[in-house]
Amino acid sequence: MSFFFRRFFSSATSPATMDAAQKKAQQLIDDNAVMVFSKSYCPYCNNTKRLLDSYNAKYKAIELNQEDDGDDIQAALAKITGQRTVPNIFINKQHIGGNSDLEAVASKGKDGKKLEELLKEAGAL
Ligand SMILES: N[C@@H](CCC(=O)N[C@@H](CS)C(=O)NCC(=O)O)C(=O)O
Repeated sequence: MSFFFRRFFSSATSPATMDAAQKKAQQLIDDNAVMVFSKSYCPYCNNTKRLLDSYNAKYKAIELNQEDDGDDIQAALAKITGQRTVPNIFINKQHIGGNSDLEAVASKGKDGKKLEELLKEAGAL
């Protein structure tokens, strides 16, 4: 029984760790015209990067599977956006969603604006 409690509590993320991850995620979103939370092996993430590259957009991507606090950042993003999957994309601090959402913006626009316009407004072009 004590083994169970030790294991359960040692693997739980502390509120301080969660707070730090949330601050880090928010800082990345605030500091970058386009922010992509990614995983290096994720095909949807690769599609997102390819799509942004096709616009010659400047973006910052971090590969959560290669970061020590990647799981905590992913959990923080789930808290901030309600989305647990990657890619998790932000343009001009606005949450876009995942790759399918970015593709939808590329084909239909968002709030009457084309993706190119959103990228220009963000300073990514
Ligand atoms: N419909 C989503 C699919 C994204 C997706 O399924 N991503 C996988 C990785 S390829 C994921 O986040 N799995 C859960 C995880 O890695 O924690 C999109 O277009 O972005």
